[in-house]
Amino acid sequence: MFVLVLNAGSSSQKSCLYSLEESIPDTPPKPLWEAHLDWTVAQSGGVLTVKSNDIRQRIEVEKKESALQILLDTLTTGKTKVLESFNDINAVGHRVVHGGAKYSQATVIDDEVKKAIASLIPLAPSHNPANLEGIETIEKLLPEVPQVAVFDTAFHTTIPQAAKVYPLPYEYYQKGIQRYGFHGISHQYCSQRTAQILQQPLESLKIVTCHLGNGCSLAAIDKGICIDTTMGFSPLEGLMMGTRCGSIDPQIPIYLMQKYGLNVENVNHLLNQESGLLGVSGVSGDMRAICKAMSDNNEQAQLAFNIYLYRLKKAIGAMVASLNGLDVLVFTAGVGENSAIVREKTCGGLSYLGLQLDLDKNNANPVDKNIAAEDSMVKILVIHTQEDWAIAQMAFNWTI
Ligand SMILES: Nc1ncnc2c1ncn2[C@@H]1O[C@H](COP(=O)(O)OP(=O)(O)O)[C@@H](O)[C@H]1O
Ligand SMILES: CC(=O)OP(=O)(O)O
Ligand SMILES: [Mg+2]
Repeated sequence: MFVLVLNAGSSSQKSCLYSLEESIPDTPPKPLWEAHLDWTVAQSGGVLTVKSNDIRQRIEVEKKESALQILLDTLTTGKTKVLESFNDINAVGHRVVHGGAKYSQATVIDDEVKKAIASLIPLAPSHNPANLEGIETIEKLLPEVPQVAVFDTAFHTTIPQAAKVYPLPYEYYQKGIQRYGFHGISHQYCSQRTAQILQQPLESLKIVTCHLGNGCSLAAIDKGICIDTTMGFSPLEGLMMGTRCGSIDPQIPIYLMQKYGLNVENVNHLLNQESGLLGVSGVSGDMRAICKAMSDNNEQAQLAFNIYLYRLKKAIGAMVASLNGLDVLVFTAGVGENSAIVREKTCGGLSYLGLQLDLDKNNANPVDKNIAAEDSMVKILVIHTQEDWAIAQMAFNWTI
């Protein structure tokens, strides 16, 4: 059976096709086909990279409107073809970033679910519209095939009230203003994979997962249950990110409007797209470019890096306080998986926790490995997050 996964973000569309037998394998299988559409790498338009049949194809895409169809066509045509027809697909899973308070589990998509995703667009304006577009495109193409929404918020619905409710007048909590948390598919996958790699029961572990990609968040996971996370009502709270500021004094946006005449749209753009690593460095929101600029003695890039790490270290401390202890620290996503220097600096500032990195292991491009020193009291893992595989499993479960 074939399961298609669409993982739409603000500036990219990742997609995979898995071929599955009767039961789900213990470790993630290699997808049959993978496509990645990126709108940030080209001067104009987007770049689609497709991998299948041991080949890699690059296609320039001009218009966003036709992009998803071009991406899907590579499944059934050309050198990357792996299916005779779209009708061979048995189920489709979608990453949906914001599911609100209602969805604590993956669910089959119907009109009510689509309405809920649309109604949450103001809470995740860079993500939910793209998720909805993916769902509607597939609906036209494969009206009979079950589509499953897997929510980034679902894993966090166990967070206790003291961590969930903001200190605003209570009526706003009743109206839905609360901590939702995001990247839940990745945090959950990484916690389960941790138990697998260490061959220890998940129920015996206190874990902090650091999802450091374009968006960044931490989760505090006790016995497999999420008890706290750094993102909140929207994916803007918490850590400093590529272009998002993370937590700042809430008076600042008010002051920006009063003093500089910015309107709501301007402030929204400033905090979500012009801040973070990009805003401080003036160079880029991409950690690779920041590190390159630092090696060229760019002081603003160095400052951006220092703020990123300082805030990351403090936030890990807060998650450890929530957990009242720590057994495993996990690094994942683009920065967490690939940047040895970010891992080294983070761990260096946490030695009081009994956490000690093995520098050689850290520098050896670890994937799904423990990189802590032998005598470290806390394990340190690098895990390749496989959100797509987690989504595929949940979509598969709806077909049996
Ligand atoms: N070798 C690397 N060193 C440092 N950062 C990296 C490296 N490779 C990728 N990244 C970072 O990972 C980020 C993307 O992470 P990813 O998890 O793919 O993001 P998302 O899914 O949020 O789009 C990039 O912006 C880049 O900063
Ligand atoms: C929720 C979120 O921030 O997602 P991403 O990191 O993919 O932008
Ligand atoms: Mg991501």
